[in-house]
Amino acid sequence: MKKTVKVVAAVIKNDQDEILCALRSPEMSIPNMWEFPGGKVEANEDIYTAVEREIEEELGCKIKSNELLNENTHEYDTFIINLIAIKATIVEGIPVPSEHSKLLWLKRDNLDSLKWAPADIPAVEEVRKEKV
Ligand SMILES: Nc1nc2c([nH]c(=O)n2[C@H]2C[C@H](O)[C@@H](COP(=O)(O)OP(=O)(O)OP(=O)(O)O)O2)c(=O)[nH]1
Repeated sequence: MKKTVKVVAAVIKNDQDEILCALRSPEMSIPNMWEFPGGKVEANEDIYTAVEREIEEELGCKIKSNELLNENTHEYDTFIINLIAIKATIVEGIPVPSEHSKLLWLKRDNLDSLKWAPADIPAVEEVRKEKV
């Protein structure tokens, strides 16, 4: 039976109304695909704490997680992901990639120009539909 992993991802918006996109490196699982940065939720951790922790670990900045944007379950070849996308803003520091190959701030209308991890497609659609 495939394992189900619970993953939180931050949809971070800046003052120019751009969204932070992160390119998974060739060494990561689901390589060379774009995602909203984040990671696995630990046992007994709430999703908002998890996403703030993951961003600090991966990008070295502090975010404030706001409301839930989208939740999607997607079946990959080797596991099932429960991807929880949470809206956030940066409250301290600048995001610097440590594991990702690249970070990119994109206008929401340009989001579909990237090759997204398949599990992220519903969240990307949700962001594109949003006006504010
Ligand atoms: N972070 C993140 N992972 C995603 C997204 N979409 C998607 O399919 N994934 C997949 C890729 C990975 O297989 C898994 C998350 O694992 P990860 O490697 O980023 O998380 P982690 O840092 O907690 O994992 P680990 O290396 O400590 O095991 O979910 C997304 O938007 N953000």
